[in-house]
Amino acid sequence: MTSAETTSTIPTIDLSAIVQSEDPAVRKAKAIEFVEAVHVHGACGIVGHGISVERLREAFKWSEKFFNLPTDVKNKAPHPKGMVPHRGYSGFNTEKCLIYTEEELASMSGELSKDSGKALDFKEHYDIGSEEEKVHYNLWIPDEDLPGFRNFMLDFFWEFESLSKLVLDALLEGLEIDKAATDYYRSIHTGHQNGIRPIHYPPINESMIDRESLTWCPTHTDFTSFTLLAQDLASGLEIEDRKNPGTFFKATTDIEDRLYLTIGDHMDTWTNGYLPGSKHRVVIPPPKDGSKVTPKRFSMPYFVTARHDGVLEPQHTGKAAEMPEGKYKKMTVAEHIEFRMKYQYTDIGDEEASS
Ligand SMILES: O=C(O)CCC(=O)C(=O)O
Ligand SMILES: [Fe+2]
Repeated sequence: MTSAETTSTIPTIDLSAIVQSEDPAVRKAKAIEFVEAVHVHGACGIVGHGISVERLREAFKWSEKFFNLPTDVKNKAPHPKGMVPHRGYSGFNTEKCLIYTEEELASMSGELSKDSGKALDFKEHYDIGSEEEKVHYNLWIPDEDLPGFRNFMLDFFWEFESLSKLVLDALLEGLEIDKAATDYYRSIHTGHQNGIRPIHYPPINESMIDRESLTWCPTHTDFTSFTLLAQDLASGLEIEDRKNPGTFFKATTDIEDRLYLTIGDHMDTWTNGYLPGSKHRVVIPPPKDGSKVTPKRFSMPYFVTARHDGVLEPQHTGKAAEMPEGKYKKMTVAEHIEFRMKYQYTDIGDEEASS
């Protein structure tokens, strides 16, 4: 394992007690430790999660095979235009991960310059979800173009779904919010609204990079309950230090199977800010070893999202009671996603959001 960075100040939680232990007291103690860690920065590393290094490597091999296909093959499953859910292939220069409106951008901490709102992310990605979700229907390239890809990715999606359920249960247990509300929040996470997104950030000739405007992904929060992120050994992901806004921890790759959990807007709202939305970004690392080009990178976020009719009502029991009242508005998941999508994608026509 190689990595330019050696340490991370974001805590890493070992979830093996949650994955393996039958002892409720052991599980509860770990759930509380987990919630307290995530409370600080809205994010943490996780190990002991049950997804093996071999499996992660296999997933990145499939991802690389997919992105190595000719563009016209990848474009056989294009991400639909308009405000539809994320599915299919998005080529270079289609998405900008910006946050909300210009006004909100201006108030953001971080590296965003006035112009970076106009920059598009230099990456390509492919969004996949549950085959049973009728609104978020999957868009596949023909199987003969990459035999085995579809089956692998679907199995991998459900493997991550099982992990996401364990993570959600642990967070809910540690939050100690009242039972009716907890049961409701759990019930709106069916798994079918989740999505996995293999991403490829290509190498770029350093001389072509205008570091003011070209990004791999500027500072943003995810519009999810939370995201579990797998990455290859190339660095770039950075997570905001909430104690020093505007400064970032490197999400290091020195532990190959460490995933990063980042809290998204929905859980931020529902916990009344106790589990705060994580601001994160992906910076383009400098070329290594005298090379003129930056290293390529692959990552794979697994986005955990609730049903679109789910109501995000800020809670005031358990840990959420420790937070001040009045910061968050009650809204449905669909309302929030619609709001975010308006600013996320280029080429949005007049189509209505379909969720
Ligand atoms: O590629 C990464 O490491 C992060 C990507 C990300 O934050 C996102 O897609 O929301
Ligand atoms: Fe993100």
